[in-house]
Amino acid sequence: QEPDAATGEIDKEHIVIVYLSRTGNTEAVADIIHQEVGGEMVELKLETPYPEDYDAIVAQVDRENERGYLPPLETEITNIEEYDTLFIGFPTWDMQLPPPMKSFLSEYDLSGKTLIPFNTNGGYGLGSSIQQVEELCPECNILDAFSIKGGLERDGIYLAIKGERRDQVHAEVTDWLQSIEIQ
Ligand SMILES: Cc1cc2nc3c(=O)[nH]c(=O)nc-3n(C[C@H](O)[C@H](O)[C@H](O)COP(=O)(O)O)c2cc1C
Repeated sequence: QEPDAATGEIDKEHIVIVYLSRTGNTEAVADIIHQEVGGEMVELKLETPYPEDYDAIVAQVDRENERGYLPPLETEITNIEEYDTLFIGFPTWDMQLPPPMKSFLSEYDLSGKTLIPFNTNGGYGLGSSIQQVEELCPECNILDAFSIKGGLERDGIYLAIKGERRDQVHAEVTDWLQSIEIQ
């Protein structure tokens, strides 16, 4: 969507924040964005949830990525045409975009819309996730991503974006929103 000519702002009524989160870190960032910009919040859920066991989910995601398998989503957005700005939030999994976010971007025609990626990871960054977003939506206007360290389930660190750390992340989100001219 073009910024409003008069105010230079993106129309906040047409924002949706679509996110995937297993241990709550990406959800915490989604909540912060929502506090700042409003819009609808939509959590991506699978028809068949991933296993709770960490080693089991790692093995499954690895297999899905190798085969290009797109797990069916339980989440449905019936009014996607009403949104022109989509924040898309995901953890880094297998140094990639998680399969459910690949499913989401494949399922909907988002051509011409503005996509704003945000991410949490275990300390190894975004990997190839942004390139994959670009490949899955070549006709999207993709803004600079926000990426920050969240938990590291492998080492037993689940929700890390809480308390003081959450305040710190909130300040970083605010700076980022200003840098991409959302606020
Ligand atoms: C299946 C799986 C694979 C992961 N792979 C990576 C990875 O490749 N690199 C990384 O930095 N963190 C990896 N992580 C850690 C998560 O990105 C990190 O804990 C993130 O903050 C989790 O977000 P969430 O709390 O919203 O689920 C992985 C976590 C899971 C469950």
